[in-house]
Amino acid sequence: MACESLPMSVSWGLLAAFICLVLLYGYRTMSVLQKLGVRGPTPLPFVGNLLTYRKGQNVAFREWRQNYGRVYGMYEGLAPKLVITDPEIVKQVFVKDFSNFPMRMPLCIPIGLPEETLIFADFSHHKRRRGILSPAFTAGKVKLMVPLVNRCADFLMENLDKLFVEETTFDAKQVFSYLTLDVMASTAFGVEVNSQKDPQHAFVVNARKVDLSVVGGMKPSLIIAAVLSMVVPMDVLEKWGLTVVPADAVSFFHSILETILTMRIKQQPNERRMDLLELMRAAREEHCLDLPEEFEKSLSADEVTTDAISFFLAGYDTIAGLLGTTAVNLARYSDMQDKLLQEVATVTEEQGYVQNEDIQKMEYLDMFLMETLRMDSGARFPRLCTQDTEISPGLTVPAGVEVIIDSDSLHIDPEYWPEPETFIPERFTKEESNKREPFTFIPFGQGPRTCIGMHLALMATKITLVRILQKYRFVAFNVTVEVNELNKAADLRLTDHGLGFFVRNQWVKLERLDY
Ligand code: HEM
Repeated sequence: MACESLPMSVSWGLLAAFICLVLLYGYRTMSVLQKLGVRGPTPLPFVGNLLTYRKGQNVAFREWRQNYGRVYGMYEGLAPKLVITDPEIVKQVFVKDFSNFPMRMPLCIPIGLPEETLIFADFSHHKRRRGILSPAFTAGKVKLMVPLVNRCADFLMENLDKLFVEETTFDAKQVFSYLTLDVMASTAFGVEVNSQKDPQHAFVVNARKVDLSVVGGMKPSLIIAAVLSMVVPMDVLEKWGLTVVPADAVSFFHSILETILTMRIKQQPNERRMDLLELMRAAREEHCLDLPEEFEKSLSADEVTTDAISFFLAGYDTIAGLLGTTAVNLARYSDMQDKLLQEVATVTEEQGYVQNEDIQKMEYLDMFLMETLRMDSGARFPRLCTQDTEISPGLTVPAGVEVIIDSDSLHIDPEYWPEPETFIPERFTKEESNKREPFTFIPFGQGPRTCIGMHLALMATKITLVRILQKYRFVAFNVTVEVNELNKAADLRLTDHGLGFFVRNQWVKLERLDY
């Protein structure tokens, strides 16, 4: 009898030992922040503070900021995170100690692109890649793409006119997504598409396979991948096809870019279309970069392709989100919209093509967009600490811990932004901006990993808005009003589009201007 019960007691013993080890591991991991002496919300075992996200991430982070100050700790599952909303420390992480915080945290699901791609690259790959690519994204170079963006805006206006005449209900985020898909296809891939008119175009079909929602809410297959990633290695998930960018879409983009790049080499310089692809191609050939000797100074065709895909990934939903939120704000603040309409009418006398010089003259447009980015971009930028670093007197971040720069809380800190909840574009006059403490407004990040596409994004957003505001105005629309009660106006539905930035459930409609 005793002999029979022995294996059973051994099994129980082993189970108890295993549970103790797991608990010990959990306890040790979850004491990291305590040891640092930072305050923060009490974590639940193993889940950490993840459940608080159910309120919405912005709500959770804003509450924590209020309760625990500008530097505090929280846990995502077992992973300790140090949250920073202090501009001086932001500067240190982004710039001064960049080499100790050089990269974002790797995603827990495979992306489907090589690790050295700009967005995901580690310190050394990033330095080389960014050094080669940055010259293609300056304000001067981006200006060369104004005709391409105007062409995409032509398609948008045709679509809006049609929707307006038909008085159908449509989704504003989707309408702007069509536009940004066209802009990114045109600039990053050198392909002209009108995705709303031609949704079956091979480029559109493949672009839609890319799971951009990874930025906000994920599609079910990737949620499954995220759960499986706790036990299944990344390369196995990749083999199973559980990637953000599916393999067939990557090979499609590779093949079109190969064709286009081969064609461009045969063309005379003056015959070549001026787009990001061309600028990246030129960067491959120029070899005139200020990079250390040990770096290969040109991008291979493969690298150009994967970076083009990552630009698409980074640029597509963000521009559409900014346009959608701006449309809502224009509808909401009607008197400010009047002011902007006046500026548009004064600078561009006729409807149609908008020059780069036109948008440069529009100060109010810029101020309105900046205030929209301040109040609604709501992003957090993760950085992995790779070397123990003292970020403020007495506070050393250990290597391996993730630091989160919470720009949303920083953008509503009353010490830097009086009446933070009020929409006031005048905060961004030149005088006010010059007075502002550095690193308090960071919608595109800062330092070596700041958004490379900022100039392109702002140029495309401004041209699109001006093109729309030459002809229409946005009007707030009460959802309870029956759609068929609207005679003259088409209604634009801005849904909760699942994007981490700019999530709102709002409705706006378009009204045709009389003049
Ligand atoms: C309104 C539109 C956009 C917003 C608000 C935005 C915002 C951002 C932010 C906040 C970052 C992260 C900065 C950091 O981690 O410190 C970023 C990075 C990046 N963005 Fe954008 N972005 C926009 C449009 C674009 C466009 C159009 C492109 C491509 C052409 C682009 C390409 C990138 C890339 C490649 C990175 C990673 C840069 C690096 O690691 O060196 N973005 N963006």
